[in-house]
Amino acid sequence: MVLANKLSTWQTLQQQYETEGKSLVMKDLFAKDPSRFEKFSRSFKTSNSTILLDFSKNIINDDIFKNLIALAKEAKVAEMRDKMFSGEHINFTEDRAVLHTALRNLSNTPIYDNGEDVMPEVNAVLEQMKQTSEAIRNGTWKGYTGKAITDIVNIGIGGSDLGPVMVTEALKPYAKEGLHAHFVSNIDGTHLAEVLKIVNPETTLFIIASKTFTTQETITNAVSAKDWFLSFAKEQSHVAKHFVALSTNESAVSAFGIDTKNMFRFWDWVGGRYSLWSAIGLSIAIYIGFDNFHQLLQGAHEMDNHFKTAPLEENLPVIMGVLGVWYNNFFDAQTQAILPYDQYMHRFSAYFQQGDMESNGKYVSRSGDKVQTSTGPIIWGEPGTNGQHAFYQLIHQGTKLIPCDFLAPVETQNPISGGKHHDILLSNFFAQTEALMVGKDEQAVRAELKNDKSIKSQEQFESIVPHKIFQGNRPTNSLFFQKLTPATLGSLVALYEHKIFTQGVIWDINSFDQWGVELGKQLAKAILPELTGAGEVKSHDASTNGLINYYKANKKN
Ligand SMILES: O=P(O)(O)OC[C@H]1O[C@@](O)(CO)[C@@H](O)[C@@H]1O
Repeated sequence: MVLANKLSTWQTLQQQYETEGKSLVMKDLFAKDPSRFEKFSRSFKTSNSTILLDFSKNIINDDIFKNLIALAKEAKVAEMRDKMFSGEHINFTEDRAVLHTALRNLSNTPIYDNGEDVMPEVNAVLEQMKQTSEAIRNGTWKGYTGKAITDIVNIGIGGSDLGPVMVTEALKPYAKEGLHAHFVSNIDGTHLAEVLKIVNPETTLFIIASKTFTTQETITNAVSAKDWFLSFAKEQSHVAKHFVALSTNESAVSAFGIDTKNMFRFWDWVGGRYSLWSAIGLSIAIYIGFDNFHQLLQGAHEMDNHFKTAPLEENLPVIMGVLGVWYNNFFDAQTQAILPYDQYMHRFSAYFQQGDMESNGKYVSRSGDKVQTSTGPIIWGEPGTNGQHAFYQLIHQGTKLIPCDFLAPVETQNPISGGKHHDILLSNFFAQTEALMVGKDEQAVRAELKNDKSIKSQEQFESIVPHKIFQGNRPTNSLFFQKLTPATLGSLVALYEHKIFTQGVIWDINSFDQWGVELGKQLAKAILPELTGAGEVKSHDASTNGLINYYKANKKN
């Protein structure tokens, strides 16, 4: 355990940034080295597809790239990786292993936690998920009036929601006709109310997804959903046909009133934000079918094997991880944009807001000391081309450096109008990274403006020129995959998981606990009873008291 800035390679990189890194101009590097694309691209070949990572549009040269890889080596990324895969309790503040990779360990090699091979239980739950998803999809699972299930409602939040939402949206082309998936996460009654307006209690399965089965939003939503259901079904015995639970907490599930035979277990070594591969993925398996869910696992498993075995300089998660560190820590970039040029991936960035920021949004190192470097970036993004009409102005001409990941499929799932739409989409995918790298200099702007008839005077001409210059030299990665299939999505998600892991090791932080989410919950629990209690609240600071009392004075219901 060494603080990142104490690593000798870190100090080498700091010097390299000062002496050359911050002055590198990518378009000049391309001009000097015609093989730059080949040199700084890697292909990840799976059993049925390829993912191309083009990282040539980054502010690096051979020497900087070599030192970035050396940084991962000195930080012992490989050693910590091997500890993770082998079940060591690297999540030391919770004394837990980190074994989401075991959930997709299709090779079935034994993986031990506390001396016990976890694979038999993992496989048993997968079999239970297979049986249940097939029974729902083929209509043999009947509701209390004997009808098949037409709607599933996943009630969960954070990692018990974001993964199922992202994957069911991304893999919508693989969904079964006539089977609808809904997701309720927010405690805001609107979220549940809007779903209950459109589902039929006779044909709806509620999936209560909660690792702890204590999360206030989820349990409150689940109780309200059960009350709603029983207002139609009347008998408690019907609950078993319409409610299942995904959790590690058997006693809480049973206390809620769900039969434990309708419980799909997972374990404390599955982090919430890494749990879509577990029982939490039941809504995915029902929606796209278990075979496609298995393909998702397969894709992730192949990326795991790549991460485990590829030399660091060939290792896609390591490459993306160290590039992110280069900008986050040496260029002082505060955010990382994830821009999928695929509408089906519209929740991909949101998913990794939790995945990345809940993992690496830490300021205390593994040794307990405060870190002396910046850690996790702010993750954000929207699909292309929509983002181009929303925030690309800042990315192109703002004062902040925004490293961007661009992702796109070679093949669309919807080749409408003879593929014209996809060509236009991809022309933008290619153009944006080119524009961000090359920019547009004053000479080009002047040449262009010469032909602009709307300019009436030389003064007007001169006043516009500076505003139309693009500095360029803004770094991007391009991830180009054949088609957004379950396996490819699985590989992409695992790629980002391991990128996050790589960065957490370099920053010497524990990426797998999340103590930072607890204080807000604690204070909310203390405030809740004050909202209905009589009289003015005086137990907080003036602002919090003021807001609470304003609410109490003005609330209508
Ligand atoms: O699955 P559960 O236990 O209901 O937790 C939901 C989410 O709440 C957290 O904020 C932890 O409290 C996330 O880490 C987690 O994914």
